[in-house]
Amino acid sequence: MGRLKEPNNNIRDMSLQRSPPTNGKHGEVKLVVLGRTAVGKSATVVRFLTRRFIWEYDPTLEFTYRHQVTIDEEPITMEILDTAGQENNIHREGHVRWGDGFLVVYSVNDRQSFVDVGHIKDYLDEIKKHRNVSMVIVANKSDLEHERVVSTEEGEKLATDLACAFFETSACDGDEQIREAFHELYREVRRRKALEGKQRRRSSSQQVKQVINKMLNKINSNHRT
Ligand SMILES: Nc1nc2c(ncn2[C@@H]2O[C@H](COP(=O)(O)OP(=O)(O)OP(=O)(O)O)[C@@H](O)[C@H]2O)c(=O)[nH]1
Repeated sequence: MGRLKEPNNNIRDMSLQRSPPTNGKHGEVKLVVLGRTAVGKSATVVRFLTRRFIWEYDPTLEFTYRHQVTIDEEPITMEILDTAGQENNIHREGHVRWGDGFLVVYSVNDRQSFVDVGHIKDYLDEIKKHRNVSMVIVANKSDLEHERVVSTEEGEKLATDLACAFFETSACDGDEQIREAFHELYREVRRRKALEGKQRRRSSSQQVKQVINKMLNKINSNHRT
């Protein structure tokens, strides 16, 4: 996230912890917030963490926050990387490799930011080698109805095409949809990891069966000779 400019630099009062990214443990999830510059990534993260809206940010910096939260009665530690949205930053390989899930933000008054969502998804697929990328789409600045150039229906259709959840939000007006977007992203990561765990167990039990079959075949052929 952009660092809060003076005199609004009160973020420490809200018991947030900025921290270097870690490698992730059980009960921890690493989420990355991506999107074109000025779509409201920092405002969205700050709204989620503090339930407050703060107008001014330094747009060039990035931060990781650690946040304790209970989702579906499960205590979770979220690490949230708020990226800076300059052109080349949405294509930062390190961010993508680090993250378990991606909250991709566009702004309803910026069509190019909407177009970028598809490019970001392609990039995530490329880096994650098409292994079910966990992603949600957030259409921000819904309070700016008079400036809207991307309809809700277009956003919903894109989310259907990309097989991910869709939330229309205003970091300025409220936190319910933003909270739901982060929670749903966590659930999506949890579902994907459970699925991958099952596939791994299935393939390792298949390998054991193959080894046993080979041994039995060898024993049988030794008996015959
Ligand atoms: N009206 C309105 N303004 C918003 C909303 N969210 C963010 N903004 C404003 O949009 C501008 C950009 O917000 P940021 O949160 O800094 O955007 P960002 O995506 O983090 O920007 P970069 O760090 O440059 O990538 C700021 O002036 C915010 O006050 C919103 O929901 N509604």
